[in-house]
Amino acid sequence: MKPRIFIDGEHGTTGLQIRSRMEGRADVELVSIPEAERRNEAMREDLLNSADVAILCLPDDAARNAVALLSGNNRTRIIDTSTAHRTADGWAYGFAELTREQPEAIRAARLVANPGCYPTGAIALVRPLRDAGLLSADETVTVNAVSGYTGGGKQMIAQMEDETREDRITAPHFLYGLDLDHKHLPEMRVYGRLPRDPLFAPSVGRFPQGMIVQVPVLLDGATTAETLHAALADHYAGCAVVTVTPLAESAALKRIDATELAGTDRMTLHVFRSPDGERANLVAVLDNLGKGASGAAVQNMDLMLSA
Ligand SMILES: NC(=O)C1=CN([C@@H]2O[C@H](COP(=O)(O)OP(=O)(O)OC[C@H]3O[C@@H](n4cnc5c(N)ncnc54)[C@H](OP(=O)(O)O)[C@@H]3O)[C@@H](O)[C@H]2O)C=CC1
Ligand SMILES: CC(=O)N[C@@H](CCC(=O)OP(=O)(O)O)C(=O)O
Repeated sequence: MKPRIFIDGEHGTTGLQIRSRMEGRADVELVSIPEAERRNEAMREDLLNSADVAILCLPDDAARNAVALLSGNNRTRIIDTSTAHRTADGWAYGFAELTREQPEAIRAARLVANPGCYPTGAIALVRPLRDAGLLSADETVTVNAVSGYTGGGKQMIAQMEDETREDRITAPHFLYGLDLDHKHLPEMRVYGRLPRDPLFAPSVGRFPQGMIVQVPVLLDGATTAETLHAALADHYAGCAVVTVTPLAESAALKRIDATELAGTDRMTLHVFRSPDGERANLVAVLDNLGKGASGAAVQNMDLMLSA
């Protein structure tokens, strides 16, 4: 029998992108709720409980509620794309490239929390360096980022695209999270193995999909751009999803386009250095809806079904 998959929130931004990745797949049975019934709790409860894998594409509170609707059912496996369970006990973090052991942890898990889009870039850059002892625990980590506006879901898409709305956003690029207390801090700290929350400055650009995450670092004598690059290249060697750009290739770039991986499920990493070798900038480029959300959810589902 084919595994039965239900996407709760399938008519939202992340859900629709997961659906489109699953269409045409003969190895899974995708069960669906009519759009008009998307908030019908009784129907959702039935579908959730009859699924082999439920993929939650809901706001945090609704995701917690969906998990409650599955209480007493320890058969349905869950992938939650929301922030609700990312650092919760009993949930595997769905970033398969985190460590060599993480794919097996996801494969064996019943409960998988899909990472946030910004943490995907930040953790991809920072964690291998922490594990290699190249980023000191004393170092304050700064994360600067820009996301496509679909990262804000249906609400932000409407604000950016519908000029008739009272709450429309007209800016070509804006900063937010100005209180330095973004919901992604806990997962960056925990899975980045950071001693404290990073200084995180997110922003949104007037493009639907794409993302750049930057972590600028000061170098000392022992740590150079070459050693940072070598650690990243070693960690991601042979990886199909994450590519580490050769140092010389990055050095030859004049600019990076935040949309260059839009529509893909891949992520590219760069290490840039200052001419005096005292500073480096670690950069991740991805699609907020690809490796940053829906692509990662499908990658996790495939791992879970490969058990
Ligand atoms: N967009 C992105 O790039 C990323 C999103 N995520 C996370 O994915 C999750 C979904 O986000 P996104 O797809 O962007 O959001 P959207 O707002 O685009 O979609 C959410 C969907 O959930 C439905 N919904 C809301 N509340 C309920 C409820 N109580 N019961 C049933 N359905 C409900 C909405 O229906 P209705 O239309 O009626 O409101 C909508 O269809 C969020 O937790 C988000 O943080 C994670 C990584 C990246
Ligand atoms: C542009 C924008 O608004 N982005 C969202 C994060 C998107 C994402 O990763 O959401 P989850 O962490 O909920 O999964 C935000 O900053 O809240």
